[in-house]
Amino acid sequence: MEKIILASSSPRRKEILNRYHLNPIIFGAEIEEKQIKGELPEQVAMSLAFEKSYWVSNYFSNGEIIIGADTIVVSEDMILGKPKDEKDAFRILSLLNGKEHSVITGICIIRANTNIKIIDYENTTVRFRHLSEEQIMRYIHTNEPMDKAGAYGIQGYGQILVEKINGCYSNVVGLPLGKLDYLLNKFFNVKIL
Ligand SMILES: Cc1cn([C@H]2C[C@H](O)[C@@H](COP(=O)(O)OP(=O)(O)OP(=O)(O)O)O2)c(=O)[nH]c1=O
Repeated sequence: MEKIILASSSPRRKEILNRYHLNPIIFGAEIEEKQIKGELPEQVAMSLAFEKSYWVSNYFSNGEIIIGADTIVVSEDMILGKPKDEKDAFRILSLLNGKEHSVITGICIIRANTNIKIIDYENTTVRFRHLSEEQIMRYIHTNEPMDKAGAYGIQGYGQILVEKINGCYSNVVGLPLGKLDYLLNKFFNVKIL
């Protein structure tokens, strides 16, 4: 059986993969999440996913399969990452309020010690309800926004903020399972299910 390494410290990504039989080894990448000016949001997500996988691939040398991912939220051409503090969470959630935004997750799969790598992304559209300032503040006080792109978690209390979603749900939570299964199957002969 192939050895799978999940290049991520995200408990969500681990949880998503752990439902299946892959039994990944968890190995968080220590990279600085920088953006290059002029890069499209899809490129930002894919570059960061590549950096995470590549960083971790240096610790393996036996053909292991390394999976890295990066999730960003894009509203009106603005890339919204994780909030710096509660004030920033309020700013981000106010920008998303009553509107549609994109959640883009870049994924990168590398086979250690080879030149084989695949980089791709998935895009899901999410529409927020019209929320009052008080509702936004009450949500922030759940503490859920702080470690999440776009300052919300659709899988948690944050589901109450969402009016509509179009596309892959697991992509919003940080790992587009359908796309990952397709890529693992096609290029690495690995099946998630
Ligand atoms: C929009 C949204 C994001 N998120 C999370 C997924 C990602 O974990 C996080 C975005 O940050 P990332 O930088 O993609 O990932 P991470 O820092 O959590 O983990 P690592 O870099 O080690 O892989 O936001 C949710 O959990 N739910 C949501 O609804």
